[in-house]
Amino acid sequence: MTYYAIIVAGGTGSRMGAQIPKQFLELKGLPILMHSIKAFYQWPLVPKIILVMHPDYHDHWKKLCEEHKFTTPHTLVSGGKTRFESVKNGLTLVNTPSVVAIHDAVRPLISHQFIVDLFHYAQQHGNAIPAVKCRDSIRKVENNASIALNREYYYLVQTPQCFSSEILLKAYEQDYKEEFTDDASVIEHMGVKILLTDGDYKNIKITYPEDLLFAEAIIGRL
Ligand SMILES: Nc1ccn([C@@H]2O[C@H](COP(=O)(O)OP(=O)(O)OP(=O)(O)O)[C@@H](O)[C@H]2O)c(=O)n1
Ligand SMILES: C[C@](O)(CO)[C@H](O)COP(=O)(O)O
Repeated sequence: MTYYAIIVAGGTGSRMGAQIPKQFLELKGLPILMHSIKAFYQWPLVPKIILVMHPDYHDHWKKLCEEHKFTTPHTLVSGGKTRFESVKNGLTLVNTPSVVAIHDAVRPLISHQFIVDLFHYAQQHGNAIPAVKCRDSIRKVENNASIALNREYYYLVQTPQCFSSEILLKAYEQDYKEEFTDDASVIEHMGVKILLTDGDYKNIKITYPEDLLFAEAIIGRL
């Protein structure tokens, strides 16, 4: 079986508010993005890595690779205006049959074993979507009022999300919709049942400056 990892790094990091997109910020001496790629490119399951990035940053990335002697094999593809478009661009390099993981470049705190388990689950069942149970109380706010919801029903969804290539390639032929906030929502729109698997609370997405502080604390203990 062929395995692919599409690492999406085409965003601008507007909520982080840094000088450069957050995927290039350093975490424990390495750009965040390199941690994510390194977690994928390991034995026993070595996927082909497709890195999606805005063309304006390709030269910057190449320089960073030289600076950090980063030699992990990967193919660079241009990012799009939305995450959906970036994933779609990455999918142009995917041959079928295969199993494809799609991962946010800015979730660097994953282990290779976590990735392997997701690939194997998707290979057997068609998709594998990691999610963690909501730990806080949760309220819905509407018309200036809030009501308590039963948190037993709510999960927070992570990446990498893994799929058999046939389903994924077909799903990404659909027109973009705003509610496509992840890849699971894209295949679900086609009527495919989403299979949730165990996520990892440490697998945070670096979105705001404080997330970088949490990541530094966690990576120091991994
Ligand atoms: N056009 C886009 C937008 C997002 N992403 C990627 O999708 C992942 C999750 O997106 P998010 O955390 O929202 O990143 P940004 O879009 O960069 O952040 P912001 O919304 O704050 O601008 C990131 O790895 C980001 O680089 C992408 O590849 N192409
Ligand atoms: C794909 C994702 O990380 C799953 O939790 C998330 O939906 C990305 O969201 P964002 O709006 O791009 O921050």
